[in-house]
Amino acid sequence: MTTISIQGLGKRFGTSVAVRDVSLEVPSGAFVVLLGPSGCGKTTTLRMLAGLDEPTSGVIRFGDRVVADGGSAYSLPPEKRHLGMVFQSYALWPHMTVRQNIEWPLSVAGWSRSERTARVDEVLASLEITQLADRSPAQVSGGQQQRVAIARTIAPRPEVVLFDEPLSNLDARLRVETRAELGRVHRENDATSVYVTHDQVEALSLATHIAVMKDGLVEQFGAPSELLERPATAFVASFLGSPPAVLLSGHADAGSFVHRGVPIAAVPAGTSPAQAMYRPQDVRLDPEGTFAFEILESTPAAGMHLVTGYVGSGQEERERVTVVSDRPAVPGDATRLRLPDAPAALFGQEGGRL
Ligand SMILES: Nc1ncnc2c1ncn2[C@@H]1O[C@H](COP(=O)(O)OP(=O)(O)OP(=O)(O)O)[C@@H](O)[C@H]1O
Repeated sequence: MTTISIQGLGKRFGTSVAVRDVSLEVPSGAFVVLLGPSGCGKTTTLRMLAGLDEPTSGVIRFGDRVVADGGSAYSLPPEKRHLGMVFQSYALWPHMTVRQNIEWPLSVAGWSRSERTARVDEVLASLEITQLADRSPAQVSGGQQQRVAIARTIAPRPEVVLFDEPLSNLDARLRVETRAELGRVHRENDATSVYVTHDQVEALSLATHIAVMKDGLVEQFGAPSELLERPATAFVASFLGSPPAVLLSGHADAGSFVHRGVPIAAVPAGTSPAQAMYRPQDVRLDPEGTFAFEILESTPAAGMHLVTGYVGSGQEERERVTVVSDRPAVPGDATRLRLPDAPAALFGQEGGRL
């Protein structure tokens, strides 16, 4: 176990900036998920942690050991970082059995035969693949191959484990199963873990901490519940949660925040909000409500209905939002939205919470 400290990390490829300025302090034993849309710099950040890419600026430390420093163009090679990686593709050795695949990194690290056997038995049992030990990778399923890859990664007890979308090649059922396994394996092994995904369900179910990234920057870093309850930016509010928060745009006028000509919130002194946030369960479908709402889709979920539609009507610029309703709605129908008295948050012109 070790802490990971990332300070002012940046990476340019020629003139294009993949990672702009990332700083994170990861506690020992944490499971950090880097979450964000395609192209936001997640994989590049992970590759710099792994030592597969060299930063152009900033410093990475594992514990008090500097493993990369963009300023002096220093980058410790991956094999000297005491880390393990799990990729999308399993990359098992086809000519070795499952047991031999898992044992291989232990042999390379100079473990004795008896230590190797004991540890391989332990991780086989931990990942519930003991019965596959003598098969070749070609004789086990995709989900099982990924378990073997995870077993092989954790066998040498790395201080840091890095995951790059490890579940994305699995079908829906296996994803859920393997996700649960990963959570359990992390709790048993306690390696400080960094996991890249754009799937918020994976992030919310596995993470002790989530870093939401956008355009090479971290928008917010914290516990999943903190991000859900108190998003720091409009982007985090729009990206996390199922459904995500309802965001309505508007402007300040005479002390009120005005949406479609209607004052809907008091504006804090000296601020200039651009968006108001409401929790999807606090916004009601109500024919007597304030704003026109055209229903696009109604999906049952856990005894409730997620109703998506456009706020606004006719020639107005419309905003798409999803609310939680206790009744289903009919796509194509027009109704109205009733907002609670006050929004859960207001965000400024740059997207920051006010
Ligand atoms: N080797 C490279 N050469 C040039 N540009 C690159 C290289 N690797 C990444 N980039 C660019 O850097 C940006 C960040 O890429 P990165 O792969 O880190 O994003 P990501 O968040 O992991 O995206 P995805 O979820 O699609 O994998 C993208 O615009 C990408 O095109």
